[in-house]
Amino acid sequence: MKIKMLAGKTIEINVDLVKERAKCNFNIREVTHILDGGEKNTIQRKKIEDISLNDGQSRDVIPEEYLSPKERYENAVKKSCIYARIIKTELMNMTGLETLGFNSPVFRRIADAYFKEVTPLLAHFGMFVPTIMGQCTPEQLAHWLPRALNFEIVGTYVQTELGHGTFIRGLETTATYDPQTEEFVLHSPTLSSYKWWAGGLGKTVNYCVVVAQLYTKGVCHGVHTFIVQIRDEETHMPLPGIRVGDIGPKMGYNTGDNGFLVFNHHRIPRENMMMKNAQVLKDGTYVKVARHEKLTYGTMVYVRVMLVNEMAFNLAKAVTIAVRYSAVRRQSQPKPNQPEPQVLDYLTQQHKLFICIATAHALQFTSDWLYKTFTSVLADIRDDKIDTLPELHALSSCLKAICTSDCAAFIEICRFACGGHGYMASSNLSMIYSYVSATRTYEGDYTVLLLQTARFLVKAWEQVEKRRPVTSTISYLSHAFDKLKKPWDGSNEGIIRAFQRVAAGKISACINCIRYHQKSGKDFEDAWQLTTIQLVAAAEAHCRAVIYDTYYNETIRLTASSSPNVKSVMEQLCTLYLLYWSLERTGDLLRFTSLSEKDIFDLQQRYEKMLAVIRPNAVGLVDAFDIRDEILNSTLGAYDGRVYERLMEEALKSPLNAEPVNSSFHKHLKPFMQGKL
Ligand SMILES: CCCCC/C=C\C/C=C\C/C=C\C/C=C\C/C=C\CCCCC(=O)SCCNC(=O)CCNC(=O)[C@H](O)C(C)(C)COP(=O)(O)OP(=O)(O)OC[C@H]1O[C@@H](n2cnc3c(N)ncnc32)[C@H](O)[C@@H]1OP(=O)(O)O
Ligand SMILES: Cc1cc2nc3c(=O)[nH]c(=O)nc-3n(C[C@H](O)[C@H](O)[C@H](O)COP(=O)(O)OP(=O)(O)OC[C@H]3O[C@@H](n4cnc5c(N)ncnc54)[C@H](O)[C@@H]3O)c2cc1C
Repeated sequence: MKIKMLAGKTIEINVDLVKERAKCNFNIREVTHILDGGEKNTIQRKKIEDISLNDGQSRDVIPEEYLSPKERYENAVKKSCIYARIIKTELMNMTGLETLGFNSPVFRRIADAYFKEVTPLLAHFGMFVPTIMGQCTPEQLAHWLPRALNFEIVGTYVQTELGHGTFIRGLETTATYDPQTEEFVLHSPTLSSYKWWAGGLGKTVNYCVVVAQLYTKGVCHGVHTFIVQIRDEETHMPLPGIRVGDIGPKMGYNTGDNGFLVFNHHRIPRENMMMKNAQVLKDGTYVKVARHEKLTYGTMVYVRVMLVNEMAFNLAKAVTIAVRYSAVRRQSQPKPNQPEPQVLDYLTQQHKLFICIATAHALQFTSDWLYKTFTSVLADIRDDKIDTLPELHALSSCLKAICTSDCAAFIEICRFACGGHGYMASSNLSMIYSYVSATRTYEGDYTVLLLQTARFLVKAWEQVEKRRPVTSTISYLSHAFDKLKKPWDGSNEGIIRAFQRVAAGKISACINCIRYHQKSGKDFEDAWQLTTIQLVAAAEAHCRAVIYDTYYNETIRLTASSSPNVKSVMEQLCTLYLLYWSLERTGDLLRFTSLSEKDIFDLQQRYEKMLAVIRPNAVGLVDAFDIRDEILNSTLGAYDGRVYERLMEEALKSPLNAEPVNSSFHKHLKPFMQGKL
């Protein structure tokens, strides 16, 4: 152990980690600034982290694993109020800082110091407020937004029902306009129409955005959004006509009180229909305002965009834990009479972990780029231009699907990399995994969203066939008709072009398949269904090509004025990422490009050399994510590397250790062992 001063405190640091940090050849702070989107953001983030975490209010006295479900929820509500107060106060102090807002990555990060699972207010922050911002008229906004931002009301987003989640048009809850009273009557006509899943609905919120089928003058106009009060603002009792409760234990999100909601002819004022995109006049006349009917789905697009950033952060946490632990952990004896090596020195361990670091960078840069695209499309929509929306929908759908799926898979690999101790709850890897694993399903299931992107790609292909211009992310399709396979080029640019050919080749194969089925007499819908396995694969290939291109270009752009070693290490990670996926997808490359067996051999050699090049900087790279111990919440991943001490300290907190003999011994085990039971 070595003693080191950190933030004014003297701490003991594991000697292997001290050596690792001494080996690091680049400026860690510089990389942190790049990942944060600039030094100004890092300074601001650290300031808010200090304010919100230094007083220890985020800490639990008893680890929440030992609390009952009810106590865990109550503890989460208590901490949510402290957390929300910090956001309110800091937001007021932050005017002018355009990069930080209500849903800023900074507030997101500190939330993890407060909640091992989630805050019951997650959907208030992530969905209720964004829906108010996106779906209200200016008058409605003036009424609802200040109340929601001040937490005078707390809300959630209630869309999914027992019977339907994916197929929104199939939702059954009705909102029928009554012109006599100028009210909407909300009703749940069947068991399958019961609302199910909304976060915070079970016990926490008093308002919600409800998605329901709008009926007026006897005509159904499809799903619309309504602001519905469900609990009394004083007593918190459910209002008449409302049945509401918690849906019970889940694989994760257990402090999130996901709920059910049943309406029995519950009335709300006409003004509570969110009327930015469509209106119902007092006499019941339906007026469509928006030019694109899917603008009602705006909150989902927003959350899908945010989830990409969410994935980058969660993977950064998991790999920080796994790399630090792998530097501390020593195991086996590959050579006789030699000391046991750090497990990080095993090539296979590097193969598990360095791709996770690279992926966290790839997702961070892709997420920043996607967010910019999102804000630019929002600006277009404000100017009544809706032609950029389909591309944003296609991009956010496939990126949400692939990033959540990759991130869950890589977090599980981080757990594998930590052996048995990775399975301890105190490693925090199981909590991170159960949180991330749900993201592949919610906000649009993986397969469903990739099929949305595939629809866009098939249409784009038809445009390209007609030699019509297409948007930037699919401009590579224009080269799909070049007949000759170009010689394999293993440079970064060459690999990206090769994967664009893979995507184009897969889309082309889908088109051929759909047309083949149509020629055999199938209608388009059936031909589409028969092609869906290939369509999902084509959308995945397109998405990966977008990520490769974005990661590569953003790395060059963001390191243009960096110090040489920072530039090198960031480029090495990007190259590693491209080599890793080339080797993972050799089948695709053999099918659609001129890659040969010899090229695969070369790729493998280059990949393994790159692992060795990155090895000395591994701990520095995860330190550069700059995730405080309070946020990591891990016995294995803390900055000081006191892994075994922390494991033991945490074990001693088990209530089972409070007494030398548990009463069940005398009550059950002893009589059983003595044959008396
Ligand atoms: C942990 C502490 C946090 C602390 C908080 C601090 C800060 C917060 C920070 C960040 C928060 C933000 C996010 C991060 C995390 C969490 C968020 C919070 C909670 C999330 C919990 C989960 C919530 C939910 O799950 S809500 C429910 C979501 N449900 C879905 O997503 C349903 C999926 N289904 C669909 O989207 C659609 O039904 C569909 C499958 C796309 C099909 O729709 P349909 O109407 O049938 O359309 P059709 O197929 O006919 O297509 C017609 C046409 O429309 C196009 N289309 C479809 N959708 C869209 C769209 N959204 N936009 C534009 N266009 C769209 C479609 O492509 C077709 O086009 P075309 O005809 O082919 O041209
Ligand atoms: C932790 C968590 C939190 C949630 N929070 C909220 C919330 O706050 N508010 C809210 O409204 N909802 C919420 N949800 C619900 C969530 O949005 C839905 O569960 C999700 O959209 C998936 O829909 P589903 O459950 O209907 O799945 P289904 O659509 O029933 O999916 C089942 C299977 O069928 C497949 N499938 C479905 N349709 C097709 C198709 N057209 N083609 C091919 N395959 C298909 C899917 O790929 C999947 O494998 C939450 C869910 C979870 C798990």
